[in-house]
Amino acid sequence: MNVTKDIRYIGVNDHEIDLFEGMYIVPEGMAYNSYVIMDEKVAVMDTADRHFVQEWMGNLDAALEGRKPDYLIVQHMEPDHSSGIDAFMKAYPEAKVVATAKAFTMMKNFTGTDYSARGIVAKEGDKLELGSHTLNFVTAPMVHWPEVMFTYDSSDKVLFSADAFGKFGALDAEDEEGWACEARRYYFGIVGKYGAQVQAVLKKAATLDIQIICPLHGPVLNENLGYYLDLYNTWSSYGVETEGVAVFYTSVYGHTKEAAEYLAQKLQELGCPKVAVSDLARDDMAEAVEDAFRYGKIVLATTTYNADIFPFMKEFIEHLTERNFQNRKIGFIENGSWAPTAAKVMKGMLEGCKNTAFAETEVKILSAMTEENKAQIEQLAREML
Ligand SMILES: Cc1cc2nc3c(=O)[nH]c(=O)nc-3n(C[C@H](O)[C@H](O)[C@H](O)COP(=O)(O)O)c2cc1C
Repeated sequence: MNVTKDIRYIGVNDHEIDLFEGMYIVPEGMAYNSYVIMDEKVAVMDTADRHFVQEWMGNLDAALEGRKPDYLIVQHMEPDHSSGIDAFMKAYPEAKVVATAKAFTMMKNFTGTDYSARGIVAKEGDKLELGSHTLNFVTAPMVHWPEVMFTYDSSDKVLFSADAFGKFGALDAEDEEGWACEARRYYFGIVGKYGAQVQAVLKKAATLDIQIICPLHGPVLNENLGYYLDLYNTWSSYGVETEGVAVFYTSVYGHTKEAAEYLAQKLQELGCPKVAVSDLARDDMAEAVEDAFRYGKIVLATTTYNADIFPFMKEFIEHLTERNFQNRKIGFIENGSWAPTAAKVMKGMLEGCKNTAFAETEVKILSAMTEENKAQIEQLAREML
């Protein structure tokens, strides 16, 4: 696939992977993107995952049409992108590797080889001339690893954005939900903790004339870029993307579930624009985390469990606070059959979240929902609108 006249796609699709980054289910697989820029000098952008190095080298060889690459630009050292470095450096002994200083240290740690003798250390603002293409290096520390850099080709106005603007899903997979769904789950799962660092690199990107974004996962973005940039700005500033309420519950015997569903029904009856409900024990945790950051208001409904809270709710709240959850309104429904304490525990876990309000109405269920609880839930629904 040609990205532009001189930039060719040489990445690979992975349909064998079960858990991406060891924790995310990826029913549509993953793409490990790589690109080659054919100019007087030839530059290759990143490599691929270790299971696909041979395929990737084959794609590279075909794209080179007999030419030899001069540079391997390593923007990100995570093994799903850097496992082809050794093979590349062996196959092309004349080539040099370009990366940040931190990347060279990681390269030696991962490969056991010190490539600095064949290396060019890239710093913020450095340029690399290929002929008609000028590559400008933009550091992007902690998006989402410390060594990361973006590369801006000012000739074709292409931003190679490392893991930013990536998404789950192989490039040959159908994507009925559209880009945002699996890009949001990917962003809040993998990049979400580093909103401030994403904001910093978005500010730098705002000074560039970008016509195409080439990420390391997911499709090349070559139209309506404002849509993607706006979403990244909302996500990285912990803004509200969708008006509505997301309800998250855990329930062993169904009583807390019944209360959560009653709340959802009341919210809908009151005209709430969107209501999302997640069973934290059965639904994909990364989807639930995505929804918590997507909506401006959330309600947490859980059982007291051995004088603490149900494990899936505890894990969920830890996922939120670890990713700097903030700027939200939160309601609580607790259940307990002898000494309910869930609301207190949940509030204690969330009290450090910036600019976050707790709903006045708190629902306490003693095993099963009563008429009084229903009235409290209706009150909570009105408060959450
Ligand atoms: C294994 C287990 C431990 C529980 N621990 C407590 C507890 O420490 N304190 C309490 O008040 N209720 C406790 N409960 C009761 C639940 O909080 C809740 O009232 C009950 O499971 C009914 O809600 P559900 O139908 O949504 O599961 C426990 C329930 C289970 C199954």
